[in-house]
Amino acid sequence: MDTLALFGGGKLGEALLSGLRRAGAAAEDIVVVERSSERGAFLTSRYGVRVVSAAEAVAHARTLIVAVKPQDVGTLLDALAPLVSADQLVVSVAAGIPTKYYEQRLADGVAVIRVMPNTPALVDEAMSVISAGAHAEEKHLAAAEALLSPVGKVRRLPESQQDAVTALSGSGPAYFFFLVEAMIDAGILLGISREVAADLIVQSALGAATMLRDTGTHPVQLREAVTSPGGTTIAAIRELERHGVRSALLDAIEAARDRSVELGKLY
Ligand SMILES: NC(=O)C1=CN([C@@H]2O[C@H](COP(=O)(O)OP(=O)(O)OC[C@H]3O[C@@H](n4cnc5c(N)ncnc54)[C@H](O)[C@@H]3O)[C@@H](O)[C@H]2O)C=CC1
Ligand SMILES: O=C(O)[C@@H]1CCC=N1
Repeated sequence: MDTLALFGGGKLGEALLSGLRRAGAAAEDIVVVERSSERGAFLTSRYGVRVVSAAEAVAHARTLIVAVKPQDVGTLLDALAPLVSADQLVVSVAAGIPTKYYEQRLADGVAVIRVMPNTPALVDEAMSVISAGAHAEEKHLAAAEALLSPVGKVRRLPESQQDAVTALSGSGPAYFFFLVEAMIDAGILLGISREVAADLIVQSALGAATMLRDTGTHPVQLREAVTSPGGTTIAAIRELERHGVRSALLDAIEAARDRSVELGKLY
């Protein structure tokens, strides 16, 4: 494997790094550039990877993964711009930042792929969507797919859809965690211990997700199969509708999309 450089070893960077190592990438083939020395030391101790300077990383790696916060991409690019050449591939996971932002700052012809992965990469169940920038060719998309497929599913979509993707699957795990957290609280309200409530809800979430994926059945049909006439589920569904949960989700995901657009314009 060609050497790969990871810029930013935070939550998402670590999720990708852990997946690459599980998939068999050698520690010597990955270098990490991390602003926090404490964080860098942790990544070295857990994954065996070397933490190096940006200059050393660019000198050795063919693929550069940018996993710093959108707010930090500009400063990082100031450092990288004089170092990166057109035979290198830049893979950005930064929410909202368009490929053209990179293209305008890097040497002419550098291929950039924008990716929106998610943290289930930690358990090889990520959803990653990749989009090609102006100079990215089929071989670059294939390289990004090879990089991401060991940690989950990968789809190609036009970059114009990446802000919506960010709101749906990039942030998506957080909505499910929020829902599970609230359902566990409901268990507490009903007098069930936190440990038992968590077990019941997490297994139900896993079962529901597996049914959605493996049966290919529409969620409405799956919900109807749980909803017995005059039974318990419809009593709950009435409350969810009364409290506007569906429309709250529409508003929430639209707000996330808008924030992704905004992040792309701020920096
Ligand atoms: N957390 C998530 O679920 C997802 C995050 N993303 C994107 O991934 C990126 C990282 O997000 P998180 O991991 O959540 O943030 P984070 O704050 O946990 O990690 C960012 C890391 O980058 C380091 N850093 C900052 N500037 C640096 C520089 N110039 N050189 C080297 N390291 C530097 C920080 O020390 C930190 O460890 C963001 O752009 C975010 O939009 C994308 C998909 C999902
Ligand atoms: O909250 C965020 O901005 C990042 C991008 C998608 C998920 N987490």
